Amino acid sequence: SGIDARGILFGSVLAYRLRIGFVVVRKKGKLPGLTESVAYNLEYGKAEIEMQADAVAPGQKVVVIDDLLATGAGTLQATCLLLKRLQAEVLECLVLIELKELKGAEKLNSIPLFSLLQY
Ligand SMILES: O=P(O)(O)OC[C@H]1O[C@H](OP(=O)(O)OP(=O)(O)O)[C@H](O)[C@@H]1O
Ligand SMILES: Nc1ncnc2[nH]cnc12
Repeated sequence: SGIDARGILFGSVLAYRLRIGFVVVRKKGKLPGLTESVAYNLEYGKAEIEMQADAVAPGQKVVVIDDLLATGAGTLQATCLLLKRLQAEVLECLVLIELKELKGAEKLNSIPLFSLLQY
């Protein structure tokens, strides 16, 4: 699953290469039908992300991808909570860039994080 907005860009390419399914995690108010959402704090305010309730099947294994991990408290943690509510199994989080100083990886509650670049 890829996170709005830039996580969708990288996640869709990766899923296509791996020939696996892909679902989107979007900012609130952009998805039709029955949805589940989680509110979270950003560095610069509040936001809410949302998924369609039937996007993942119970027990389905999911890898979460985004462009950048900053606070982690944040976007990635809210996404993992959302996927858990939908009863998916979050295997790992991937980001292109990890801002080490903000210690975002520690907030993922033992979900492994892989980052291409640490800065
Ligand atoms: O680790 P965090 O503190 O949660 O911050 C990281 C998030 O912030 C940025 O997205 P933003 O919400 O600015 O939106 P965008 O992707 O639509 O630009 C970035 O793309 C991550 O998703
Ligand atoms: N600290 C940061 N630097 C760059 N992009 C960001 N997006 C969210 N937090 C950020």
